[in-house]
Amino acid sequence: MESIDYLAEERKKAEFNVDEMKIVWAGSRRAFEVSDYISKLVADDPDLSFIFIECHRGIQGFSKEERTMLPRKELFKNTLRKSAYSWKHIIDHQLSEEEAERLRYFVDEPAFIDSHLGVFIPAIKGQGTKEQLKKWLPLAYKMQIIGCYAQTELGHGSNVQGLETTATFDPRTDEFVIHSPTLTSSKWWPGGLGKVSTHAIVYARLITDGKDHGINGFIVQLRSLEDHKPLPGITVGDIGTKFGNGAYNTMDNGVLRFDHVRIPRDQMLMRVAQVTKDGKYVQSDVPRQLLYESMVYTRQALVTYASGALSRAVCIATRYSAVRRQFGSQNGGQEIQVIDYKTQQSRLFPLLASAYAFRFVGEWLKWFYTDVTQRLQANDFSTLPELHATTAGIKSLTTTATADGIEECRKLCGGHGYLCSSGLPELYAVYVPACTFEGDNVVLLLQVARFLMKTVSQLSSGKKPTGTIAYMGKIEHLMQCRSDVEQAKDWLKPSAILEAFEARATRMSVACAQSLSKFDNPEEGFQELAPDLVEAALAHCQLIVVSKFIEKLQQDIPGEGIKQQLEVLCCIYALFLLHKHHGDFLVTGYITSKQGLFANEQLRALYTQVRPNAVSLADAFNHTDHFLGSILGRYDGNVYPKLYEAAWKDPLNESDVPDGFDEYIRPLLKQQLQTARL
Ligand SMILES: CCCCC/C=C/C(=O)SCCNC(=O)CCNC(=O)[C@H](O)C(C)(C)COP(=O)(O)OP(=O)(O)OC[C@H]1O[C@@H](n2cnc3c(N)ncnc32)[C@H](O)[C@@H]1OP(=O)(O)O
Ligand SMILES: Cc1cc2nc3c(=O)[nH]c(=O)nc-3n(C[C@H](O)[C@H](O)[C@H](O)COP(=O)(O)OP(=O)(O)OC[C@H]3O[C@@H](n4cnc5c(N)ncnc54)[C@H](O)[C@@H]3O)c2cc1C
Repeated sequence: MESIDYLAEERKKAEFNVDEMKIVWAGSRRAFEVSDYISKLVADDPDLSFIFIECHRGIQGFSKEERTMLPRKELFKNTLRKSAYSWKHIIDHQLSEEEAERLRYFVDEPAFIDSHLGVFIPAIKGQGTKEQLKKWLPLAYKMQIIGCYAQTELGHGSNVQGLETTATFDPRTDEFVIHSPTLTSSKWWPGGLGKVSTHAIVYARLITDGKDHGINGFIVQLRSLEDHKPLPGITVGDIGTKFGNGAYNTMDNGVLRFDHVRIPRDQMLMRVAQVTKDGKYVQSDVPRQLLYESMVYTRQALVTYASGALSRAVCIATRYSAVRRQFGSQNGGQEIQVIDYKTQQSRLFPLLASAYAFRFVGEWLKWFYTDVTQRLQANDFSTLPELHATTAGIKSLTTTATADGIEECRKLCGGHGYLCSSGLPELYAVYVPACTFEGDNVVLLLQVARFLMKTVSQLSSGKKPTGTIAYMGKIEHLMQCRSDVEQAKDWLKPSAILEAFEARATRMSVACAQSLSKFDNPEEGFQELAPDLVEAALAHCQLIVVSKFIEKLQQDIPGEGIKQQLEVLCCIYALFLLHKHHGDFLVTGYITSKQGLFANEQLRALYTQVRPNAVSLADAFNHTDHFLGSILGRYDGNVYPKLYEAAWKDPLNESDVPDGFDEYIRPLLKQQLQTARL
């Protein structure tokens, strides 16, 4: 009972309107209402919130917290059930696209339906011609076909140009022959491929008349629409159990091989290039990079998902840190809440601030993506390189920080964070592949670095940088300016923060460009300097996140105390980065050690300011207990009785004497008894 009081007391301390903050977090009142309604709908419907398993006792229901105890085969079947049930709900209730996306999100189990709606359909949209969209999208939208995105192979993932699968045009039959020439050309990883998809977008080398035209996408049917058996020439299956219990194992990531499988010519996605009936290869007037467009789409979406995942971990760790007490009891009084330890604050509050920062940069990135795609429709491709660099970089930054942040939250919860019932181990296991899929995070930062080096090299030719790289236009100033911070509170000025991040990013990029210029072979130089280039790319991406947070604060944000809280969080985010990367700011000569110490002093003061609001700032994420799936993060803070209760549900506790006792323990004990008698 006591723990319930702890959180109630915490909530009384809030200096802002939590309901208004929920709207800021969701992005709009409408987005909040949709999320709020759908999350409760999922939590309250046992068919969506529970896992039902057939066992010797009949059908048994398991809560989300118990998911990690269940065998994969049963979990997978249950995911199929949930997906079918969700789809029926979407159709029966005529849910909008936004509501349908929210429904899948709150069901919170990776499933084939995510690949179908999140990657397969966008790939057709991005790379298909009008006729192809007309033919395939209605089938996909009605789920009359189920698709996946089959790009990665056993031998190549990052190096897309190195893929080996071939699509050879046969003009005699007007068909492509899809073939896997080697073991390493087996498609490997696509989600939804292993057991469910009927179709795939397959990336293969396009060959006409003996000439290799590089990679292109093809729509290939894999399984019979009658009995779901693989079609002739196709070998397909699941690649095996993945990291963690439960977690990503509800997804059937698959392996796929082709043995001279024939598909009609019009199943080549032909927006970027076409092959005519007589086998002529024709390149459209759109850039070839549009072949990669669906990756750009998914990368931008992953940024908002990062803020969602981080906010869950932070919500659990914040609530639990307010409930948990250790040391400091005076005269038999209560011990100290661990959230009051400065070390706990200095680890937790930057993550709280990061969740908000990633939310806002995700919002902006969605806008930027939409803006660029509209320009692409009008054949304006000028902003595509910036979109590619930005989505790649921000995806990399936010997913790495989120994966690390979830693990930090686990540690912030001490021993209990290691229990599956805390929700954190599974959240980590399910989240961490985001650092790899849709582009390995280091590979993506190297793409950002290429964009930066190109920008720097073009500065001397008078090309004016725009958008996220516009700051480089002030290169002369940024290369020689010095921070004018004279006391800790000067670091609260957005202009002081912004100039620090701009100067650091510019100087790191310029230093890399100067080092690169010393190499006769630029590619060799790029490989040699890759670690420095990755750091320069990260500095650029951090600047974007900081500047988008500052821009958000320049908007009209109504609601009691909202802006003040966001200002505190923005400064925490920026000054925490400044503290963490202190070396960069010092080495590039923008700040002195003393100014670095001022930043740290200010950071400590900001932690004190955010402390009374911490639980309410976590409440503003509006996560239901079902979605959190965590005993430590329960809204009511009733942690200990529920942890105690949950322990008894573990399969090991089904009997007092464990299976195996007679074979392995009794003989040991007997042996000891005999020894004792001797
Ligand atoms: C719901 C969520 C479920 C998630 C499920 C997961 C799905 C997946 O994981 S799908 C598979 C994802 N795979 C990847 O992300 C692979 C990563 N690799 C790549 O993206 C590329 O191979 C590369 C970018 C790392 C390299 O491309 P490549 O063509 O070999 O090389 P260059 O570096 O020479 O680039 C040429 C040129 O193209 C520009 N560019 C590269 N990518 C894009 C893009 N997506 N959009 C626009 N432009 C792009 C690049 O900047 C170069 O430009 P220039 O310097 O101007 O020539
Ligand atoms: C859960 C999950 C789901 C996935 N879903 C799909 C899907 O639906 N469809 C699909 O097609 N694929 C999918 N993938 C595959 C995924 O996109 C690739 O695994 C990813 O792109 C990384 O490629 P890789 O595995 O080849 O890594 P590698 O490139 O082999 O990376 C291995 C290491 O090498 C480093 N490295 C590689 N190249 C360079 C370089 N140029 N410079 C410096 N370092 C380098 C990397 O940083 C990394 O440390 C999925 C993967 C996972 C884990």
